[in-house]
Amino acid sequence: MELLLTGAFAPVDKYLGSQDCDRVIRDMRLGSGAIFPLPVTLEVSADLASRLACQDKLALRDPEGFLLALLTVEEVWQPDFVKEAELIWELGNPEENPLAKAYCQKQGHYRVSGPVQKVSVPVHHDFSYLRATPSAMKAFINKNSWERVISYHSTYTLHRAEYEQTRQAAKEADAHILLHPVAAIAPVGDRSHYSRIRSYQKALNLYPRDLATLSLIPLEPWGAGPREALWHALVRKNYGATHIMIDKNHGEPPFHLWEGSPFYADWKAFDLVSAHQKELGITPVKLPEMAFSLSKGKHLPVALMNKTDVSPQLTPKEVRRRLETGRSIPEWHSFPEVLEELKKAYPPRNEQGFTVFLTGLSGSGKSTLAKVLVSKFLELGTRAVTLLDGDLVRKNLSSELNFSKEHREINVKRIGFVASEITKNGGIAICAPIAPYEESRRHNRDLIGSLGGYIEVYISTPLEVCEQRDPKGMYAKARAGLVKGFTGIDDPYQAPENAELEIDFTDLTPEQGAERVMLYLAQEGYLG
Ligand SMILES: Nc1ncnc2c1ncn2[C@@H]1O[C@H](COP(=O)(O)OS(=O)(=O)O)[C@@H](OP(=O)(O)O)[C@H]1O
Ligand SMILES: Nc1ncnc2c1ncn2[C@@H]1O[C@H](COP(=O)(O)OP(=O)(O)O)[C@@H](O)[C@H]1O
Repeated sequence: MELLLTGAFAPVDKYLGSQDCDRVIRDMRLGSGAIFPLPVTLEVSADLASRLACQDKLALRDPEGFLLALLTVEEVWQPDFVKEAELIWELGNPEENPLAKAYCQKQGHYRVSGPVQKVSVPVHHDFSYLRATPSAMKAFINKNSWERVISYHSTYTLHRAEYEQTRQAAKEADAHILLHPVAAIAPVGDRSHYSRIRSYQKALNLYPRDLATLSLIPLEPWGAGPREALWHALVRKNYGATHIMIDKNHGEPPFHLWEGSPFYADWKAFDLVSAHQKELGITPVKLPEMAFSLSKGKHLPVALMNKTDVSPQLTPKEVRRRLETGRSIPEWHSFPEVLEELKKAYPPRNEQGFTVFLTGLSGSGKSTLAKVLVSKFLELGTRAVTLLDGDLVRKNLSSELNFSKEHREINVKRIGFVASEITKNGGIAICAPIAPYEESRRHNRDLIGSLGGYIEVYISTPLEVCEQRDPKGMYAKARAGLVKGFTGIDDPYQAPENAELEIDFTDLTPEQGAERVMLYLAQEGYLG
């Protein structure tokens, strides 16, 4: 909607109706015949669709309820998303492509078309000063008397190879550069988004003075290859660019969604844009494939290099892995200024937060071990430490919950949520619930593991030992039938199968157990 309201999708100025949509999807043209490769649509639920009539006004709001625009309903219809996906992505089975798959999952939804009356353009709180609208960008270009402007579309970070590529392409076009990376709606608190944009700001300073400018574009990826490249070109023309850099596999799904081989032939995207460049009013320029030449000590077009001389490229995932594990990144790959920013989002393990998640039967020794660990971590003094003990949580966070499976799962996921926030912010969370079910433990692992370290420790002290210790007499009560559904007695405990550590406290002191945890953390690099 933002792109629609600001004119980035011109000549489209409304949510498209069924006839326009069909033609866009089949021929990459609007009903008027103007070139336009991807549909601009608004999807609604079947329930809302059933309540809409022609000429109704539909309020379009942001998630907080702030009114952004009013849509005058012209048409409501149910499209066949799967059929559309086959045509858009040109794949026998669109489910292969993660973005096409997501599109197919809209099956059952309806579409509403019609003109949109702007009330207020959506506000971005992140880098708002870097988000020029098409008219603002055109005014900037005009003011600076830039005659030719080549835009650079990217969903990644700008490292040395990309820097060299953009310089080369700009030289070929004899143009100034508009670095126009994609910055759509980032999840709240997503540090990697902020780091990536700051790294672009740093990279901008590395270009010769007044050669380049930086602006962000809230364009979601489609992974639709050549068709998407055409769309990128058309949109960039609306921002005032005269040229656009097209890479060998332009429009492929981003790395974090797809790591398989490309869906479309090399340079097919360039050929399609090139075939329509007159009509589009923007010229494509091939982004030359460049790599670092080990013998020459600089980046060169791959086409001019001997294969053995080409240094291997690092994928975004590999860069992240190296940063997080404190491994070096070759100087030829990136700029220190750029890496410095990325490190803030992907700090090495000794600077990351982590969660030690203890799980085991009641009386297995979790709380005792947790307390020893708290002391050890505080003694190190490197991070803030939070203890989320079973008892404490039950009293302060989950007092309304009982011990049914459903409530235990809620309890354990709540602990996981709090631990994830602590981990995200660089602290240490020590959790010590029974956590008897694999499902909620896996949930916590996925949630926390994406934000920092997650170390699950299975306290496997056998039931007989726990029952013998029985400090609160709970096992005795459970055996006597006074407490129902007690874990290990008449309620299940699913032993973890992929815990990082297993500790049986039958013949081990709490200090020895803690030392095992500390050894593991040290070996994995969390303690520096
Ligand atoms: N039915 C039943 N089953 C298991 N445990 C019970 C039950 N009723 C009460 N208690 C006492 O509650 C403590 C365990 O709570 P948790 O929050 O860790 O359990 S869970 O993870 O939600 O399953 C645990 O206390 P600690 O042993 O001190 O941890 C139990 O003694
Ligand atoms: N390593 C150990 N050796 C002997 N007894 C222990 C050990 N760890 C804990 N205990 C005792 O076992 C009982 C249960 O320990 P606790 O840490 O409260 O278990 P949990 O938190 O898993 O319910 C307590 O009485 C505690 O003193």
